[in-house]
Amino acid sequence: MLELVNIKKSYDGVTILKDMNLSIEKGEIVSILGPSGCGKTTLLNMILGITDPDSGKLLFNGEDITKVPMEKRGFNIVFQDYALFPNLNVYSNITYGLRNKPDISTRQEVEELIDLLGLREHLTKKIEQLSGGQKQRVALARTMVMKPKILLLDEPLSALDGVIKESIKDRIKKIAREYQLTTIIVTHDPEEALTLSDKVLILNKGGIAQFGTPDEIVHNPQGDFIRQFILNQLEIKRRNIYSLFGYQEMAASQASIAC
Ligand SMILES: Nc1ncnc2c1ncn2[C@@H]1O[C@H](COP(=O)(O)OP(=O)(O)OP(=O)(O)O)[C@@H](O)[C@H]1O
Repeated sequence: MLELVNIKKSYDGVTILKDMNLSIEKGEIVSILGPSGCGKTTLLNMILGITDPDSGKLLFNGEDITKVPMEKRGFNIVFQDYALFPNLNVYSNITYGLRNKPDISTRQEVEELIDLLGLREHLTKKIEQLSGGQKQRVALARTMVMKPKILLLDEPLSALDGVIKESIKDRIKKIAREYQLTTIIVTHDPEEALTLSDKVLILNKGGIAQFGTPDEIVHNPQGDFIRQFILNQLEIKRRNIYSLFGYQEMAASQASIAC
């Protein structure tokens, strides 16, 4: 379990996170959602260990890791731009981290991940020959072979189109379930957060606006910010889709139920 206890962070006298308390269970997928500049990346970086809180504690399985440096925490991040090595092929990218730590994953475990992420047919390709979705899967595999204790994903789906997005979402869910891997995802997209995660953390004005399951957020939104920021965006999407397919009445009636 990962726990944040009274975490505070300011930059240049401006409070970014004012007093954050949060518990994330092992194996949970948690998305962090909120308006631009609300502190999502700051929080992710704090968990990763590259940003220090001003005060408060981070506990992992009961152990205080607040002062433990990033490389000793054993968490790992997949960045938005994938950060793959262009001069290496897919297989070498996936196994890169094992060069210095070959005992972390067995050959069989690497092979299983390659199949789970549907990368077998691409193993000898150069990175430049891959689509965005394929690069994302290579980045996930490369991180997963190192067996992170927590997987952090920074906007993992933002550069992908609809169909590929759904397939990567499924694979992220499969990995989290199969490996009981706690997965924390930063996103801007309420639909993505609510359809991908076990729980969604919504930040606003330095604090937690709501932390709950997608069902709780949709059916029991805590306050106007959640209604305006999250549900309204989804409602507009739903209305547009109903209108597009000619269900004008449904669009109008569903809209009035939700608002
Ligand atoms: N190293 C830093 N020094 C000073 N201010 C910073 C630093 N890092 C972040 N900030 C500020 O902290 C606030 C939160 O930034 P953060 O990147 O965490 O937000 P975010 O929610 O991830 O935003 P976005 O959705 O736009 O990526 C912003 O106002 C940002 O300008």
